[in-house]
Order: sequence, then structure tokens, then C-alpha cells
Amino acid sequence: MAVFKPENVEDFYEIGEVLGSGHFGQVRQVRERTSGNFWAGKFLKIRKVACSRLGLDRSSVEREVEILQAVQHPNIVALKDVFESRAEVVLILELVSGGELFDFIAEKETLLETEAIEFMKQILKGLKFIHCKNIAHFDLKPENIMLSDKVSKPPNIKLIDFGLAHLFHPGEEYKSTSGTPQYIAPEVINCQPLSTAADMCVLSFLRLSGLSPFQGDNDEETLGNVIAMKYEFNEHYFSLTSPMAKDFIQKLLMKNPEMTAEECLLHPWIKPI
Ligand SMILES: Cc1ccc2c(c1)c1c3c(c(C)cc1n2CCCN)C(=O)NC3=O
Repeated sequence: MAVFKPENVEDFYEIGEVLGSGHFGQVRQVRERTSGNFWAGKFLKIRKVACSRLGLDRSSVEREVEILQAVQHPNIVALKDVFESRAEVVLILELVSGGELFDFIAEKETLLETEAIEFMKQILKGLKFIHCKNIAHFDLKPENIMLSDKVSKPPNIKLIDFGLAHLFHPGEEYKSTSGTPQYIAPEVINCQPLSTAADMCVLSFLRLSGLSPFQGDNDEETLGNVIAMKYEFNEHYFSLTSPMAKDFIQKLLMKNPEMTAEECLLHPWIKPI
């Protein structure tokens, strides 16, 4: 069993504003008392008894920590420290203060394909790195693709929130029903064995349009579209998108995406010949 620091996190960090919250607990800005540097504290409620519905299993937190410790990369959020109290584990994470990629894109008049390619390259480099370590993110959605800061040119992308991530062991068959309907891979809905390919399924479409290709009027319709792999290139969003870009998207929006992250980085849309 992993051992986390038993000290009180507040002896080392001033706890600041809430940055986000979810089923797991809260993410808050924290300030390191010695250096004055800012970090993100992910406060995770831990189940006190196995049958409780409240909080997370400690084992799932240990898995997230183990994965974050294994994936140190410029395009992946860094883990600095882990504290544990009786009913809470606190992950001290790199603060990514540039906001979500899609808010950045939404604020721009237009998104040039050259800019989309740069974003895609960084996301693919992060995915290639974790996939080469047999790790899948399994919750790749706009909210989990953020920018380090608001000033870097080009913006530096960080993949965050490895709470659903999984480390595959040789010969292991892994199934999960977790994820977000608009961005879930078909094999998740079909309860089929999962792999790192699940991270590739809807990736490219999101970068160019900011939309889920499967968006329905409700979650049920959306999940049905995902199962049927039913999507369209809405002309309003894709009229100026190059054929090479659409080829890239089509090669990924398949039940069994044709390309791994490594192969995507070699696609002529990403790496012109
Ligand atoms: C400035 C800011 C604002 C909101 C943040 C974060 C940072 C943030 C962060 C993280 C997570 C897991 C969630 C976060 N959230 C919650 C929303 C994420 N899309 C994280 O790991 N580092 C962050 O800075």
C-alpha cells in the first residue's frame, strides 16, 4: 500500500480558492509556505467503509498517484506531493493557469489550421508518452485539456485529471463504464475490453470544431450515436477545413481507430512531407 505524507497539508500550504469540484471532491489553489509558489491541491474524500457510496476507494487514489508519478512530460500535469489525513488524500499538482483549451479557442475570432495542428501535436505527444507506458487517460475531454499559462506562444498544453486513467498490465483485459457521454469511446459503451485506442476515438474532431461529433439532444441520443459511430462534418463548422484535416479525423472516428498517437504524429496533416 502506498504511503502518503501523514503531516497536515496546511502546515505546508495555504489553502486558497476553489478552482473546480466533482464527485471526487475539490481542486483548490494552494500556496507553498516556504517558496510562495502556487500549486493546485486536489482534495479527495476517501471512503471510510468499503460499502459507503461517499468518497473514493483509497486504491483508486493510489492508482492515480502511481500513474502521475510515472508520466513526467511537458504536456502532462506534474504531481509534486501527496498528503493523507484520516478521510482525505490531497494531491499537490502543477497549477495550470491558462484555462481550458476550448475557452482559449472560443475567445479567438478564427482558429487557423496551423494553430489546430500545433494544439494537436502537443496533445498527441502527451498521449504518445502515456500510451507507450501502457497507460490510457480514459477521460480525454475539453475540460481536461488546459493551457499552462496565458502568455506562452504557442500556448503550452497540459493534459490533466488522471482520475479515470488505467495502467495496463500484459495480458490484462480491462473494462470500464466511466467517462463523459459526448466524449466516451464506443468500446466503453459496448462494455468491450478497452485499450489506449479509446483515447484516440474522438480526439481530432474536438480540436477543429470544439464539438463532440456525436452530440445528440440528450445523453441517451449521444450514447446511441457513439455506439453507431454516427457523426457528420457540419458544414457550418467544417466548410474551411482542408481535405487533409478531414482525412485525419476520419481515420480516428472509427470503432477501431486506424492510428495510434505515434502514427498520428506522422500523418501528413500533422507532419507535412
Ligand atoms: C486555474 C485552474 C482553474 C480550474 C482548474 C484548474 C486550474 C485545475 C488544475 C488541475 C485539475 C485536476 C483541475 C483543475 N481545474 C478544474 C477545471 C478543470 N477543467 C490540476 O491538476 N492542475 C490544475 O491547475
